[in-house]
Order: sequence, then C-alpha cells, then structure tokens
Amino acid sequence: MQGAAGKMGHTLIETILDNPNCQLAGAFDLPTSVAIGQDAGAFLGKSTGIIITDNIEQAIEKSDVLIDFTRPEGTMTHVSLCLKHNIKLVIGTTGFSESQKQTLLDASQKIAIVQSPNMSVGVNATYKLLEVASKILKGHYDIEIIEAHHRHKVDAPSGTALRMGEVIAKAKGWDFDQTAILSREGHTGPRPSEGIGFATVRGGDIIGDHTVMFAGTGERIEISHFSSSRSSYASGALLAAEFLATKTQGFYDMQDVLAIQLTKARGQAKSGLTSFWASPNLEDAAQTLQAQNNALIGHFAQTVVETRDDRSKHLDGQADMSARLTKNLRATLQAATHQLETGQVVLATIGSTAPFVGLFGTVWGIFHALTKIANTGSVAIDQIAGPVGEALIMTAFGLVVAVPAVIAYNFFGRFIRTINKILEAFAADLLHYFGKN
Ligand SMILES: NC(=O)C1=CN([C@@H]2O[C@H](COP(=O)(O)OP(=O)(O)OC[C@H]3O[C@@H](n4cnc5c(N)ncnc54)[C@H](OP(=O)(O)O)[C@@H]3O)[C@@H](O)[C@H]2O)C=CC1
Ligand SMILES: O=C(O)C1=N[C@H](C(=O)O)C[C@H](O)C1
Repeated sequence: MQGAAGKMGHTLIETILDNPNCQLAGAFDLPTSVAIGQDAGAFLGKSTGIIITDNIEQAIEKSDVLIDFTRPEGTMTHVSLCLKHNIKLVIGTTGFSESQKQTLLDASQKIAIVQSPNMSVGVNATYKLLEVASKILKGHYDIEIIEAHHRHKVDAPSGTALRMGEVIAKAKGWDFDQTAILSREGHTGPRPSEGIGFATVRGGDIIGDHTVMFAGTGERIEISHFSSSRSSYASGALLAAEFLATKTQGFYDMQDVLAIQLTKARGQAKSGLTSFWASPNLEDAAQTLQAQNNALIGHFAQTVVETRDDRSKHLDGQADMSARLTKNLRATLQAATHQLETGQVVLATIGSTAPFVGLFGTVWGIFHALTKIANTGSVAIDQIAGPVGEALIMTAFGLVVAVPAVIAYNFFGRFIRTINKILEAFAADLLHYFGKN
C-alpha cells in the first residue's frame, strides 16, 4: 500500500483489514510523512504488525500487488519498482500526462496493471448509463460535466469527469480532444454544438460528486453520482487486486474487473473460438489469443499446451493425457467462472442487504411513534405521521437501492450462464481433440 498515510491510504488499510481475501503485506509513504515508523493500523487504534516505512523496496518485497493512490510522479517511481520486482499494480492515482499514460501502457507488456480514475461500482455503472443516454439523445442536447471535490484535491477536472467525457465522446463518435472544453473564461462566444463542457468545484470535505447534464430546449436530463464515503473506491481497488491474481501482464480498467463488461467477455468468448480453431497449431493459437489480449479463451489454449508438455514425475504428470487434461481444464473453467462472477458478489450483497436498511427504518419509525404515544398518553395524528413518514422513506430507500441491484444481478446472471455454456462446450471439444495424445 503506497500513500499509506493519505486519505485513500487510510480507507484502504481499514478495508484490507476487514477483507479475508487480502492481507496487508507492507505500507509505505514519503520520508517527510509523520506516519513513518508507526503501525499501519495506528490511526484505527489497531496493531497490524506492519510498520509504515519510506523504504519502498523493503515494503514491496513480500507483496503480490502494489496499490497506488498517490501522485503521478510517485506512480512513475512505483511502476519502475514493480517492473524490477515483477509485482502487479492497481493504480487509483489521477492526473497523468500523455507520456506518463504511455509509460503505464509500456509497463503492462511485462506486468499486470489495473488503472482506473474511479474504482467505485456505482461510477462504473454510471459510465454505462452515460453511454446509453449519449446514444439515445440524438437531438440537440448540450453536454456539460460538473464535478465537485474537497479543497485538497490537486488535479482538475477530476479523472472521473474526464473518463465520463471520453465515454460520451466515444458513444457519439466524436474525438474527445477536439470536443472537450476543459474550462471557460472571458468572451468565449456561443457554445459549439459538438462540445463537452467541464466545470470544476473545489471546497470543504466533498468526497466526490459528478453530474452530467444533457441540456436540450425546454428540458434537461441529469445523470449524477455522489460519493458519501471513500469505502466504495477502496473495495473496488481490492476487487481489482483480486482480479489481478490470475493475470501475468496486460492493461485493464474497472470495466474489465466488474461484471459490467460481461458483454465484452461474451464477445471475447465468441471471437476467441473463431481465432482458436482457425490457427494451424496450438502454439499459434495461444500466441494469437495473447496478441488479441483474449485471456478468457487464451487460458484454455495455454492449459492444453502446458498439460501436453508436463513431463513431471508427480502424480499429476503420470496420469494419461485425458485424465490430466480433464483435471486442468476443470480448474481453468472454474477460474474463468469465478472471474466472471466477481461483480455479481457486490450486486448480490447490495440486493440482499438494502431491504434490511429499509426494514430497520420501518421498525425505528414505528418504535418512535409508539414511544411518543406512550410519553404523551394521547394518539394524535401529528405524533404518528412524522415517525411513520420517516419509516416509509427509509423503506422506500431500501427498495430503490435493492430492486435495481437484483434486476442487474439477474441480468448479469443470464449473461454469465451463456458465457459458461460456451466455455464448457469449448472445454469438452478440447478434451475430445487433444485428450488422446
Ligand atoms: N481511482 C479512484 O477510485 C480514486 C482515486 N483517487 C486519487 O488518488 C490519489 C490520492 O488521493 P488521496 O488519498 O485523496 O490524496 P492524499 O493527498 O490524501 O494522499 C496521497 C498520499 O500519497 C503521498 N504522496 C504524495 N506525493 C507522493 C509521491 N510523489 N510519491 C509517493 N507518495 C506520494 C502523500 O504523502 P504526503 O501526504 O506526505 O504528501 C499521501 O500519503 C489522487 O490522485 C486522487 O485523485 C482518490 C480517490 C478515489
Ligand atoms: O481526489 C479525489 O478525492 C478523487 N479523485 C478521483 C478523480 O479524480 O476522479 C476519484 C474520486 O472522484 C475522488
């Protein structure tokens, strides 16, 4: 964990300590930080045994993944260390220049990197809403993005606002660099119709608000996301770290990590099969799939190659090809399914817990109404209406959050089952073709 004493550093440490799948292996910060020498959990009153150090090499020694929420110049140093020690990287830092972005892309040829200006599930779902809105609002709707953050934020517009602009430009078929109006001042002239305007607000402790306005004639549509805690960024970063467990190299974003990109996975499954069966041999197939960044089908091809070449004297290597391939393909299939289901867990949790928030509200409101009646000894309507009204609002809130999550869960579930069927059939074909020799 780099930037361990920062705002995101603290939220991440807290989230890691609560996550049974992750372990804090090291924490470091700048030599000037007052936290150097302290236990990483000290701010929580906890002892983790991990001391915050300014010696990065020492801190990353025992790590699988480095999580970086710092500044672009810090990230550049961390990338070169990760390359040196072959460590995977989750990057939440924003504000990179074009050449810094290229450095990250180059590094991803050798190590696996997830980089996203916003790791929250909600913001990544919002990108999808923006894509749809941009496509269906075909008339004259001017697009403006307004973002607000705390007074300490150093980059503007926010990485999220810029990504929202890129998503919209892509959906519209516009060139983002040509259409983005990053700021306005003085005599600007009228607004161009093919333009994406940006406005930045900085103040107080605002965690992160983004609103995209589609302003038409006589009407306006707004799509907003408001963060009320940094924990959604932190849990997204940990999902990204888990996602990297099966990756050796490549450049990914949260759309790859979350189930939102299941459509992409289905496309990959179909196109990967075409490339695989069109290849002259297994090695070529594995190479083509790697070049296409098609890990989904690529892992299956790789499994067949590795099983065929396994000459080990362990029990594993002694069984006949059919038995070994069955076992290894089963493991590959399970890993692929687990990967596809990652985002499902988040949706299932939201869908199953949100109604309880509503139920809690109902119980709380009725309890208050009864307490008032008991204290005053009278049953006046104004004593009941307030608490029961609040109870109903809480109940409605629980349902408003849970219902879309359950719908999304079912929708993605159908997608996953379709992809699984494709992969199962492919695994059976591979066994049939390569299981004998
Ligand atoms: N992708 C996402 O979901 C999110 C991204 N962010 C991004 O993460 C970054 C950090 O945000 P936040 O935690 O709020 O910021 P903070 O300023 O609170 O924390 C940054 C930390 O990084 C340290 N740091 C600063 N410069 C360097 C450097 N050159 N090398 C190494 N470490 C350095 C700071 O040390 P010191 O304090 O001693 O200077 C501090 O500990 C920002 O770019 C922000 O935009 C934030 C939230 C969510
Ligand atoms: O600096 C922040 O705080 C945040 N930065 C990210 C960004 O620039 O988009 C993500 C989030 O909005 C919080």
